[in-house]
Amino acid sequence: MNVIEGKLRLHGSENIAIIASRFNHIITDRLVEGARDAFLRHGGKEENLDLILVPGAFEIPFALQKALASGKYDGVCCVGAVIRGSTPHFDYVAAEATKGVASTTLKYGKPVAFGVLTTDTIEQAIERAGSKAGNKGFEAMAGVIEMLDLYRAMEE
Ligand SMILES: Nc1c(NC[C@H](O)[C@H](O)[C@H](O)CO)[nH]c(=O)[nH]c1=O
Ligand SMILES: CC(=O)[C@@H](O)COP(=O)(O)O
Repeated sequence: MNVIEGKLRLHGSENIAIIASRFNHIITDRLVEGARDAFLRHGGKEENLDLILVPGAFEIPFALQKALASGKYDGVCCVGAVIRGSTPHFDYVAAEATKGVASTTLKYGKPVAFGVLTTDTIEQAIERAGSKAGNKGFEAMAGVIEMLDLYRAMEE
């Protein structure tokens, strides 16, 4: 059996964007730092990494659409933090961010990661932004890197 899979490695010339929402920026700043760290640790170059900021997670798919349509990026890492409040707003924001990122990704066929936290509490978000449950921004960027390598392997 031939197993085709990507490895966690960059060639160094890849252009990657992080799209981050500013809402709950105390959390999303940490996710951006994690994503940047993953990019640099795996061989990416600082000058090839762009940070695109949007107001909230709802706007992430719109910026993603623009970024991919520009043809400038080999992959995109989306990060955000949607934290449940006391109304149903959470469900709408989280659902639109998820659906929008998934459908836009399918349209362009480039590696995109969904590092958007959807948590019930701020504590759960803190745990996933560089404390006891790791850093989901780092993990999301690792996903972009692996998928980039997988696509290369599938094209060989
Ligand atoms: N409550 C959260 C939001 N809400 C804002 C929306 O994302 C959006 O910016 C607004 O409705 C204007 O279109 N965004 C988050 O990222 N996280 C939240 O917890
Ligand atoms: C996820 C949200 O949109 C949330 O912050 C909104 O809070 P609320 O439902 O209390 O207005």
